[in-house]
Amino acid sequence: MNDALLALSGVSRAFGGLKAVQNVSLSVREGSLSALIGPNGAGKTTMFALMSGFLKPDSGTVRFAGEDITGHEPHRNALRGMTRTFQIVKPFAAQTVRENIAVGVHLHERRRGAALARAEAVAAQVGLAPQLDKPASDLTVAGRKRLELARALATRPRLLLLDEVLAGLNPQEIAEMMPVVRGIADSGVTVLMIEHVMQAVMHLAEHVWVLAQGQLIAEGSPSVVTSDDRVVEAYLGHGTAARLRKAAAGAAA
Ligand SMILES: Nc1ncnc2c1ncn2[C@@H]1O[C@H](COP(=O)(O)OP(=O)(O)OP(=O)(O)O)[C@@H](O)[C@H]1O
Repeated sequence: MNDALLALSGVSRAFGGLKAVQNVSLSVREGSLSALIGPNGAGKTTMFALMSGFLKPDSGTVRFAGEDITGHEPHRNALRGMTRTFQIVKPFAAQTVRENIAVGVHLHERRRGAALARAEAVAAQVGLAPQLDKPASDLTVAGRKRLELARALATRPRLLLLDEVLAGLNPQEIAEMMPVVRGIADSGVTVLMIEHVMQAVMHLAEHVWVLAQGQLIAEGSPSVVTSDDRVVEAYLGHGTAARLRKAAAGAAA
């Protein structure tokens, strides 16, 4: 892909004997909204950690905005414009929503007053404006997910890595959150999301990478990858694609 904001080349990482990520290369186009999917344990979160600097690759390179950032610390990458969210959301429970978001703003803004003011704009972007002065501990699961998004957005990312921001939400909350993610991308932030909610992947992502057992097994538009036999088999087991085709042919006969 041209105009790559993030580019991985031959990236691998093992934990002892477990090859969590094997020789992965991919390019995330600036301005895109894309997804990384795969069965549980495929290596998706490890990939995010390798991209953002929480883990160092055993081999391969990571480039961001044209610079080789392999092995750079997460804080340094955040300053350059790459921020990730975490699956397990851990806000400062006793602090208000406004103060929690201001923590993210402080990456680039030292003045407390200015940070708190900027937090308000970010809260509005994710639909948290009415909750600004509540303690974070008062938020529902969906509210905490929005707060995690807001704290990441507050760092003014060029690239936002979203790790399952829809996990744990009910169908209505998912439907309400999807336009928030779309809105972030429309505001010019490049977004790469790890997501198990296929409805969201199908509706939001223009490009999808599929990881299974640490290896990239498919990539393309959502409709292309979900009709790929290797992807069906990674999720549902070896031989499934053929069985499904046979069943469909039987049903049509
Ligand atoms: N710090 C670690 N030490 C040892 N093994 C790890 C570590 N982190 C991840 N793993 C292992 O690496 C593999 C990939 O894990 P990872 O969390 O990246 O998968 P995932 O695709 O994000 O899974 P899920 O969808 O369930 O979150 C798994 O087998 C996991 O147990």
